[in-house]
Amino acid sequence: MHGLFVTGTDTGCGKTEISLGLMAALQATGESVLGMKPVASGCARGPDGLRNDDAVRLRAHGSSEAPYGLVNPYAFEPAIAPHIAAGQAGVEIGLPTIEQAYRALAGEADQVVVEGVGGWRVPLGPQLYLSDIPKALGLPVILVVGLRLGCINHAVLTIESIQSTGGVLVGWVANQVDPTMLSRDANLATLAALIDAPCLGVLPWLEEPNPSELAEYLHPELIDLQPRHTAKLATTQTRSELRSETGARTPTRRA
Ligand SMILES: Nc1ncnc2c1ncn2[C@@H]1O[C@H](COP(=O)(O)OP(=O)(O)OP(=O)(O)O)[C@@H](O)[C@H]1O
Ligand SMILES: C[C@H](N)[C@H](N)CCCCCC(=O)O
Ligand SMILES: [Mg+2]
Repeated sequence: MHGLFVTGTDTGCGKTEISLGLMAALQATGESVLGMKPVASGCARGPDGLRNDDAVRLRAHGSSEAPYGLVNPYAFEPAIAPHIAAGQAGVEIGLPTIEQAYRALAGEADQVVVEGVGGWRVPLGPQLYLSDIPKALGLPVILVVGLRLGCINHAVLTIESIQSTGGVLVGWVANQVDPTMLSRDANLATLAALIDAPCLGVLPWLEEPNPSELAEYLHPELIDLQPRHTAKLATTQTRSELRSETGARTPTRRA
């Protein structure tokens, strides 16, 4: 395994925090790790050009200092959907540039943790989606589920889309972005029953999340790259286990 692609159920679900946590967890095993944010919207203009907070943090926590332009080859100022920001800037986002930057980073570290932008099917241009990046880079996918009301639907839709677009889901992380979420454990049980990939960690709401604390909750060693974990949603059998665990009822099929 030379890298991971971190996607999420939505923007703001915790992809950056979990990416930083995974980087720290991998570094703790002795591996050298670099972070990457291929496309970022929401950047500040400084003396060296546009800088995105996620990319700056991923770069700062890398095992060595990578050039900013490799960590974040596409940076756009407004915090809006990236294909709109690219259109406004007159830029066409292209996979070759991203692949070149990724290969350069991969040559400098054992692992590259690549954070997406928004969710799995964010458009990047007229013919390009975020979901094309992990495929082009040959990277397995980690799904961050931002624990809040509505996340079950978002997780199932995202996994169905990962499957149908040829992505390889090798693990998921539950991240409590809503500290007041009710029935958190029942939600977790539902997610665990529906997602046929290992849960790499359950992150509580943390007052001030930092990479080394996040790493304590994460278990990248559970990632299973065997083909049997290919982002399948739960089978009928696991769905019935789910019903018995949570008391949930599924609608009876009408003839
Ligand atoms: N477990 C947590 N405990 C407390 N705060 C969290 C936790 N996870 C994420 N946050 C906070 O929630 C906000 C969104 O998280 P984050 O920036 O990682 O999301 P994201 O998915 O990377 O968003 P984007 O789509 O903008 O890249 C941040 O302020 C972050 O610090
Ligand atoms: C600016 C924000 N923090 C993200 N970087 C961009 C999220 C794009 C979401 C696009 C969409 O799905 O509508
Ligand atoms: Mg982020």
